Amino acid sequence: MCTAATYKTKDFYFGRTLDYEFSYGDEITITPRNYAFDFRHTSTCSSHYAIIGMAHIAGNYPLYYDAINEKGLGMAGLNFVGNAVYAEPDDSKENVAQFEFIPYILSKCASVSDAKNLLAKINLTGTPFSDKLPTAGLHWIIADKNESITVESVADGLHIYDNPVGVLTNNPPFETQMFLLNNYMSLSAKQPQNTFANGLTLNSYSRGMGAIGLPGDLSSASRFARVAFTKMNSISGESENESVSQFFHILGSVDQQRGCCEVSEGKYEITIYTSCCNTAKGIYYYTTYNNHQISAVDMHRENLDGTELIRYPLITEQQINFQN
Ligand SMILES: C[C@H](CCC(=O)NCCS(=O)(=O)O)[C@H]1CC[C@H]2[C@@H]3[C@H](O)C[C@@H]4C[C@H](O)CC[C@]4(C)[C@H]3C[C@H](O)[C@]12C
Repeated sequence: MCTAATYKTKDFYFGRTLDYEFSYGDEITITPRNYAFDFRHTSTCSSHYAIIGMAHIAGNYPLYYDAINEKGLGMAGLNFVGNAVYAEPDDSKENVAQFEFIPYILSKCASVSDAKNLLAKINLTGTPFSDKLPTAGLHWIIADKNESITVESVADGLHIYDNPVGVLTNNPPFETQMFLLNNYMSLSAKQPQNTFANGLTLNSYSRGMGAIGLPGDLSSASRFARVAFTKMNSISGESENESVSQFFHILGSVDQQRGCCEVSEGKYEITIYTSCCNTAKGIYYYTTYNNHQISAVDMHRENLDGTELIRYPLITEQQINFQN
């Protein structure tokens, strides 16, 4: 399971949890403006917006899971297994392979509005990256400081949905996730009023009772409702530290602890990493399962006019700050 979320204070923040039972070998990867993207079906793109995000690098190609570009646009891919269906190449459209969808959008679009225009021309294909890295069944969230959308490629074609909550998890499809939020419309961050029945006295005996009924399990639909409630009720200061801290608290509401979600005998899904990008400043903050100290890579501290990928391995060892 995975969860992506957006959050706005003075700046706009975009990030995700990557939940899985193993890691592909992930690195914070900066693609500078002059790295040549050799797109599989279209022409090579050798000058584009710079990108920073989490990727598995295969043969010098950045296979991004989530990223932002220097214009403040963010995009993340989350599992959509069983529902994702990709098209065959179609000569009348711009064919984009599923594994290059994030770099394709982020290299060319400065906003969600640009992305919507480009998506109208795109045919998303199931072309695999290689035999070893076959096609992944995903759906995507694309967001900037003004709006978010969800992109799903299913049996009847490519669907683009406005995403008014700015969150995404996994199955079921996005429209169903949004519909299921109706079940939680009576939840509140405030203490509840007694509307149970006339003539029966009921009292609030604990703080937090306004959200009784918010699901606590790790299913995708439950994480969708929980993170939507947390994000939409979130309050924080506007400073960078307060915003980043609050963002990690939002995604912390759907953190997956080893042992609670068994995917096969003795194998457990965990939150491998959690990311938070300041889309205005081009900073990629992250924590990992064993390192809750926030680490960061700032794209603007690099030469963004270069041609080679810039790679930072994840810091996975925790430094405990002993005070005595
Ligand atoms: C496994 C990841 C998704 C995690 C997730 O959504 N978990 C939920 C599990 S479940 O639904 O609840 O079962 C996805 C997100 C991005 C994916 C990667 C990116 O799409 C980039 C390439 C794409 C290649 O086709 C396959 C390897 C790969 C390197 C992908 C491996 C894997 O499918 C990743 C890492």
